[in-house]
Amino acid sequence: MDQQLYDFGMIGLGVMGRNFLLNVADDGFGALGTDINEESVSALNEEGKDMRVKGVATQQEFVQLLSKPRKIMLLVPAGSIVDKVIEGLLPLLDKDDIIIDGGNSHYEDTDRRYAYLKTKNIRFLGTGVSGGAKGARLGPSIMPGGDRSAWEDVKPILETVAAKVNGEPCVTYIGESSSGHYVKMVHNGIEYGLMQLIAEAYDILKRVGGMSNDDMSALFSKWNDGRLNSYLVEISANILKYRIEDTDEHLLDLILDKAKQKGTGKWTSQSAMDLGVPIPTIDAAVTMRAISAFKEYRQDNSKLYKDIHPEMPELTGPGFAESVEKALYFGFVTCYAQGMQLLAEASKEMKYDLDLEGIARIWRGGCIIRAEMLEKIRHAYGTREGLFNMMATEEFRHDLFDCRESVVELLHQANERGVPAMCLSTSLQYFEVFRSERLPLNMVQAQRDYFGSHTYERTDQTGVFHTAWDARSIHKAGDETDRTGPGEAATLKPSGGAKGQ
Ligand SMILES: NC(=O)C1=CN([C@@H]2O[C@H](COP(=O)(O)OP(=O)(O)OC[C@H]3O[C@@H](n4cnc5c(N)ncnc54)[C@H](OP(=O)(O)O)[C@@H]3O)[C@@H](O)[C@H]2O)C=CC1
Ligand SMILES: O=C(CO)[C@H](O)[C@H](O)COP(=O)(O)O
Repeated sequence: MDQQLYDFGMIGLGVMGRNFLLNVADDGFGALGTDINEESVSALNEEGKDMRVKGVATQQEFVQLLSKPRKIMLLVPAGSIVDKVIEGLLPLLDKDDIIIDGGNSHYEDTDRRYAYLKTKNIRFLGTGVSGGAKGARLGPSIMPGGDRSAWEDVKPILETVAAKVNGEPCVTYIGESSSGHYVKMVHNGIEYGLMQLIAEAYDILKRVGGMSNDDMSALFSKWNDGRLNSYLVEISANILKYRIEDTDEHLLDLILDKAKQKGTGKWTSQSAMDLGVPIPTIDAAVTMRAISAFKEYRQDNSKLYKDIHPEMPELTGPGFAESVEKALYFGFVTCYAQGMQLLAEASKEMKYDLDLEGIARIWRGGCIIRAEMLEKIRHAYGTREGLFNMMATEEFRHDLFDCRESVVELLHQANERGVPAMCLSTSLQYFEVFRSERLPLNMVQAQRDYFGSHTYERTDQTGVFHTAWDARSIHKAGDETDRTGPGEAATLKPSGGAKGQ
């Protein structure tokens, strides 16, 4: 093999890169890797000694050993390292070679790199890869965006290595420029939401229901056989029953409750805010990671307020567990609904022209948010052009209706006992506000007009209005006269002085 050229190259042989490359080699492609870390190169050579895989120490050797057009994936830490690796490669590459950034790069960086590499005649694919170490090794979900001709060239390899669901590969061309990384970012935003919802279900089962880890594990496994079937529920069942070797102690109980984050969830919230798309369950999950960091403050406050809640009986029995299942399902649906709506809006704003049905399809396998309900999501988007939000579709309407009562009751019980459930509460509120014909935002509009002449619209008349709200209360000392007169006299079509809404 050393005399032959290799089909696919990987820079970055850490958790993801090494496993992805071994996966490529498993499928019979010649796979070549390099890394700044010599140990990672040696580890690849050791692990892949019986396969068509090789690790080399320098980028020069790496580039020389790849067949043209070269197909080079980067799985290095996101940020400036990606730029550094690209700059190092550029003098060694030929026209039309392909760079695939498979890391969690920010989509704006990807836009910049895509445009820059075009000027260098290098084809670029900003590509989301999901599935963790195991997914990378056995079949991830892959979200490539950018140069379409590059996609056509790498398609045979990516389709082969990707996860399969009913024979369909979990990879598709996502669209132009940064679309692949945008979709991966939203995938991770949904991931944050689902993880936090599961964490809250666990906390409710434990602290409201008094359940043991082993019983919860069995319950999660049971749920995983039903409509909650998903990778995250499955691994949570395994986590709950995991014991420290040679002891009866659950590792989970010893893990510090401060969650770290690398940024993709926060970026999802930031982008959603910019686009004006509400994704409060995802926002709440990001917020919960931030709150979790304030451990000492939480500890102090827990002592200060320890007497707020009276001792309450534990809730037990099949009805309780069933309620938690319903609540979790409700939360999952609202979380996916938010992510999908964000993608729909981003598709219009950023001109990505996303195929939402296709995205739901490639998320059904390989990735961290894979779940049975993605089949229904796929159907919802596949059968309705321009779907605004999937919550009102036949696929989900009856389930949400059926689960809502359980969420309300469960949150009531959790609140009574001081067990916080930020994401679940937010999911309920998201559902409630979107089924409210009337919201109290008339008051907000009135306040804005009151203090800033921002104007408002009315339900009984067309046009834009401004009112001199407090003109009647402007009195000189001793003067009791109402200065603007009654009623309509105070309401005016805005003139030049009123600001836009
Ligand atoms: N881990 C996961 O579950 C997932 C990660 N991702 C994303 O994939 C990317 C890689 O993640 P992951 O594999 O976990 O990270 P790791 O840190 O495990 O691996 C990155 C590798 O790149 C090497 N590296 C760093 N700088 C260079 C360089 N200049 N040239 C060559 N190699 C370099 C690192 O070496 P050294 O160790 O010496 O620094 C390391 O071996 C990230 O963007 C991450 O966000 C995406 C999906 C899932
Ligand atoms: O992309 C991933 C999974 O899809 C990575 O595991 C990512 O690191 C998860 O994000 P965070 O570290 O912020 O929890």
